[in-house]
Amino acid sequence: MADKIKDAKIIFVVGGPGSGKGTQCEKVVEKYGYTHLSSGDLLRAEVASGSERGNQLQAIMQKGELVPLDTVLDMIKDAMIAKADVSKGYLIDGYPREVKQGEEFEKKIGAPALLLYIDAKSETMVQRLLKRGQTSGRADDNEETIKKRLDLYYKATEPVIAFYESRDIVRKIDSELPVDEVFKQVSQAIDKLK
Ligand SMILES: Nc1nc2c(ncn2[C@@H]2O[C@H](COP(=O)(O)OP(=O)(O)OP(=O)(O)O)[C@@H](O)[C@H]2O)c(=O)[nH]1
Ligand SMILES: O=c1ccn([C@@H]2O[C@H](COP(=O)(O)OP(=O)(O)O)[C@@H](O)[C@H]2O)c(=O)[nH]1
Ligand SMILES: [Mg+2]
Repeated sequence: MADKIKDAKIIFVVGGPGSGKGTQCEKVVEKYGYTHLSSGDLLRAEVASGSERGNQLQAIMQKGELVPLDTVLDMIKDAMIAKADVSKGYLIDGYPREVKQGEEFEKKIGAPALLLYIDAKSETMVQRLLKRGQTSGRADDNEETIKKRLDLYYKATEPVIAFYESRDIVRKIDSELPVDEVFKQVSQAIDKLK
């Protein structure tokens, strides 16, 4: 099954909570026609379905903790396979969250061609999330959970960037700038892929 997606270009989009991953991915979809898969969105869809598994996920996410690795990986893999015939490439948004997730992804699916590291200061991320929280309806966009998500990001996710830096596929994007300026950097990184 995974054969279908073996040759597709894979881009990991990694950055702290509220760094702007989703915002930039939307723009990449528009310009390049990539398939956007946000691990967080896939999990929220499962929660919204009201399934038993969704209820368990909801509890974990509300605490700002990580759901078990296999659960997320299976969801991403299924979503990739579903799009395999039409996809020009995949943006895997908000994944890997820890080095082990990256290793498992490569074993089961394939290697990324690029890692976009969406970088913003922690104060910036907190401000953006509090603002988004006024309208997002996301159970985790509150002060307490934001703090936990940030802590976990620095502890578990930042090492992912170092892990891939040794392969020279990391492109650091300054996400403090206005959205369109950020997207220029993202475009340059993707254009170099071809
Ligand atoms: N000023 C500014 N605001 C941005 C930028 N990118 C995103 N935002 C805002 O910041 C908030 C978070 O952006 P998202 O794209 O949802 O961030 P994310 O990294 O996907 O966050 P999570 O879904 O929590 O992982 C949104 O309300 C955006 O409007 C940017 O480049 N500049
Ligand atoms: O691979 C993943 C992706 C997301 N999450 C959970 O989903 C939440 C929201 O993730 P998302 O990427 O949407 O937002 P972020 O935390 O980056 O702001 C996280 O806090 C985690 O609880 C997870 O456990 N594993
Ligand atoms: Mg997002």
